[in-house]
Amino acid sequence: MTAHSVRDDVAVLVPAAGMGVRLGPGAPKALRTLAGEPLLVHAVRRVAAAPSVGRIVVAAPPDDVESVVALLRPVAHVVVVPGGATRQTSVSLALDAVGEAFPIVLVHDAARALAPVELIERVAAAVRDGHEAVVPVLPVVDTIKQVDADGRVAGTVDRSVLRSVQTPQGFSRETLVRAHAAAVDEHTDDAGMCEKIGVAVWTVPGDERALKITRPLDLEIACLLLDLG
Ligand SMILES: Nc1ccn([C@@H]2O[C@H](COP(=O)(O)OP(=O)(O)OP(=O)(O)O)[C@@H](O)[C@H]2O)c(=O)n1
Ligand SMILES: C[C@](O)(CO)[C@H](O)COP(=O)(O)O
Repeated sequence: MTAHSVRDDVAVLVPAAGMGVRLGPGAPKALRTLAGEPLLVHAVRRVAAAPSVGRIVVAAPPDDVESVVALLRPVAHVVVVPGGATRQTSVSLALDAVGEAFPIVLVHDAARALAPVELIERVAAAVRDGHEAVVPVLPVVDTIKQVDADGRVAGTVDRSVLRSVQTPQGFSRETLVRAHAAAVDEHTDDAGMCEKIGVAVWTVPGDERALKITRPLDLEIACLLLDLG
């Protein structure tokens, strides 16, 4: 068994192979720029600055592996693998490249390019404390309605029990490997795959800066957040 200090017991997987359809036409989303730098560079720079992180694996758009390697060379030491057709496949392919040396694995969207170091460390610490699966969450601020197929409101959901879930999500490596091996359906996040195999998922406070850049307005908001420092 390998001994780890708190500085290097965490591997972070960064799925970055999505096309960014909701952002509109252009390059794959992780390669689109925010304040002159690709989203992926912003994301990896922050991950690499987290003291716990000893390995980073990026799942790149398959046609862009070489350019992603070149792009990230000055940013951090990173392993780059070709991603897959879905986020779940991209995460699985990145997970295959981690090996057994890291007991904690975080999965972090390139699209959450401004997730701060404190958030990465908070999630890692909760896994280190013994939680097998950890998600950062924020309260839901809007009233949520259930709506039927013809647009009629069917009810109002009790939002006090709801949370928005962010990344990075953290796992014991063994749990994440088991969840991916067992998956038969597509899941929108890795914690969902853990829930499916009966693993308890713990929550920690999320961070507004970890917003997922999904639609054009999100890029504008991210730009303002960068300006605020
Ligand atoms: N086949 C895929 C699809 C998504 N992702 C990654 O998963 C993260 C979260 O996905 P999302 O924000 O939904 O990105 P896209 O799939 O690119 O967005 P869209 O659905 O608008 O195309 C992103 O960092 C994205 O690059 C991935 O690695 N491989
Ligand atoms: C993993 C995730 O970021 C958690 O909020 C999210 O589910 C990914 O979203 P997608 O649009 O389904 O890829």
